[in-house]
Amino acid sequence: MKKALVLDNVRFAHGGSEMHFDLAVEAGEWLAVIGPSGAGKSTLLDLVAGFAAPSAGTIAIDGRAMAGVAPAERPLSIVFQDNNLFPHLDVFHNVALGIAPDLRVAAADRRRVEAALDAVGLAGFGKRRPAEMSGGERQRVALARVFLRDRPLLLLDEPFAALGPALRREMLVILTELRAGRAEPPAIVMVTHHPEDAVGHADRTAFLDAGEIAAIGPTRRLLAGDDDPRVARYLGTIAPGERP
Ligand SMILES: Nc1ncnc2c1ncn2[C@@H]1O[C@H](COP(=O)(O)OP(=O)(O)OP(=O)(O)O)[C@@H](O)[C@H]1O
Repeated sequence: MKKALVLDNVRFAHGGSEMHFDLAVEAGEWLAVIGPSGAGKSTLLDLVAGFAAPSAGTIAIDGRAMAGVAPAERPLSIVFQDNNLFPHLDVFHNVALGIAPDLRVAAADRRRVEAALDAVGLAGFGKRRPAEMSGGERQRVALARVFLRDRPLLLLDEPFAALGPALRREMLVILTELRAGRAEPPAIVMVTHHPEDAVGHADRTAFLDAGEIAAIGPTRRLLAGDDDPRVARYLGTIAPGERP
């Protein structure tokens, strides 16, 4: 089976920080990425999305090498913490952009957009502008759009960070339901500052530290912190300076 994402010996330097990533994500797998501020989580996503180019190594998505492939041409979708929507377009057209970039929406596509809005609990919201919606509702619109696009890889960069715990859980459930409705669910790489978001959702979790993947494994095992004292320190189960 094709891997959704492979980073092979990828290197990148940001000012004084050297990054080095080796990673393989299976088709349909959900990977959470955690780690301290400045560890390189967003840089990892930038490299995969094509916003930054590695100085060495290769990145492949869905079996295709990505060197020289522009961000818009990569077979992936991204949801950020905010600014996912075009403020001048209504909700219907923000979602329709996922399948009709020129906003010419054929009747069959119209039904698909409406079904996607329904799937995220926003039936009837099509005529609203993003400014007339809550933060959680706006992120649901962003999810509806990426699921219409049907790409093999979905990058989530702290998409629910601005939401409270109950809303974050609700969004994770919506994401899980959207995946379950697809014959071939996309692989997900989800950067989060909330390790608890990974539990029950992410198959594996990667812990980034100082520009590399310091530990990776099944989510519950990784978050138990027993395998690596750096994970336990990050989670606060070992105090700084205390011996593991
Ligand atoms: N545009 C840039 N130019 C120079 N250095 C940068 C740039 N962006 C990030 N860095 C540096 O690269 C390192 C990794 O940053 P990155 O944003 O990837 O970390 P992060 O793990 O996503 O952090 P956070 O959790 O705070 O978002 C940091 O040391 C940061 O200062």
